[in-house]
Amino acid sequence: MLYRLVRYLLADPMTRASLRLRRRIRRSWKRTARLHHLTVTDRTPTTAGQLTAPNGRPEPRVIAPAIRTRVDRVGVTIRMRTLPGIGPVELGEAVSYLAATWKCPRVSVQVDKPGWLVLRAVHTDPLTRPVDYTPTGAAPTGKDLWTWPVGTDEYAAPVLQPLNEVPGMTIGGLPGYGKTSLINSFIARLAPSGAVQFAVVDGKASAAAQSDYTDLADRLFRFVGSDLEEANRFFHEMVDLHARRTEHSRAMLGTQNMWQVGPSATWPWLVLVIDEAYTFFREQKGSDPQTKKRAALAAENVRLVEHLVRQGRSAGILVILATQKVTGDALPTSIRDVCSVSLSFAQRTTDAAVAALGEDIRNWPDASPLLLQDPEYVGVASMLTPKRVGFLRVRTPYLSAADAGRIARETAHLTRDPATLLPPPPQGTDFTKAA
Ligand SMILES: Nc1ncnc2c1ncn2[C@@H]1O[C@H](COP(=O)(O)OP(=O)(O)OP(=O)(O)O)[C@@H](O)[C@H]1O
Repeated sequence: MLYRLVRYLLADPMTRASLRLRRRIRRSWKRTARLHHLTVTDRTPTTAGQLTAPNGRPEPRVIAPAIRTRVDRVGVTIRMRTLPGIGPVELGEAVSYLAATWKCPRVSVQVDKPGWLVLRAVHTDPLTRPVDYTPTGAAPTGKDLWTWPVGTDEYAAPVLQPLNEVPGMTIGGLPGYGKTSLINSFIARLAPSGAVQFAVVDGKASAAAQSDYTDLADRLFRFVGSDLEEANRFFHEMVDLHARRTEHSRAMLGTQNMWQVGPSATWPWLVLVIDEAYTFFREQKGSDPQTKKRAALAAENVRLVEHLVRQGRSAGILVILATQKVTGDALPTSIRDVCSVSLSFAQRTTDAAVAALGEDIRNWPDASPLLLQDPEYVGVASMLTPKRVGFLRVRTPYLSAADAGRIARETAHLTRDPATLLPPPPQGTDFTKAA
């Protein structure tokens, strides 16, 4: 008792709230479990029961799952033994009632090792609390380089997304909900590593100075604005670069797949960001020569970018496509469907949510981006993660323009055009015809 009292008095207000929540959970667990049908009835009499029962027939025993609890600043983690007929499905159905009983905004359930489940009860909603990101300027190395800390989930646990072997990623969401900020912080985290080079094609701005990426401009080996022809030339260059990398990879890396050896300063991971992607792919309607020319460029852009997403992974190319709507009219499905990581900030319609995250989002209404249409959820995205069943919502950290600028200035000397790191091509070669 004394230990608990001292611990409570020494704790900060957040941890105290967690300690109170734990007390509520533990004190009422047996009753709560019974009320929510999380108990089993054992009718087999024990020897002791037979000896002590007045007529030798003891009452059936009602058993609640054994629990162990651990407290942190945001809530309580409960490890629970499964019982016959009481597993993740039964707990999943009960979580909203448990949250109401324990008076906390959210309770989740996950499968731990066989025979154990983990419940997480939080007393504050971590999604509604903005988180700032201050890059340290230290270069991530090894696995850290390609393991992206996207943010924290609805239970304040870190969300890590491995990006090695990922060819493409889509980021959708209504304007002003955080797509560009997320990409900026993604670049700022990796910028101190010479093993990554970045290019941005921004459909919203005609020049870097007017773009949302202006603070990071010094760390981009190329910035291309909204001009369709200029973007088309750049996509040609990237397809050409991909072909040259494929040609030289065995000689330079000893393998056809860069991810077997990892990126390096001489063979950097190429991150190609295409923001407001629909600008470059949109179908153009009209029969005048100017429109026809634009239509041909847009169709070719689709073909070139699709080639990069389909084939660029082993050469070390990641394409990030950001657009407000990820529906087929804005982002061709031939490109969208080969992107293996998808995030969506707020969306206004179910069709847009399904286009951004796939049909399965209909089965997870709690995680739907439709529910993120609230200023409190600026910077919160829904995503599918490899380690969890279903979708989760992630609070992404916010990077200030000043920090982005500082990192870009400090790391500008690492910027290299990746084409210059390969042996020069023979005169007159045009690889893009093959694409
Ligand atoms: N993670 C975040 N946490 C808190 N606030 C954020 C976050 N991300 C963005 N914001 C706020 O939202 C504003 C708009 O963000 P951002 O420009 O990234 O949106 P967007 O989705 O790219 O919009 P658009 O489609 O118009 O480019 C930012 O200026 C910032 O004030």
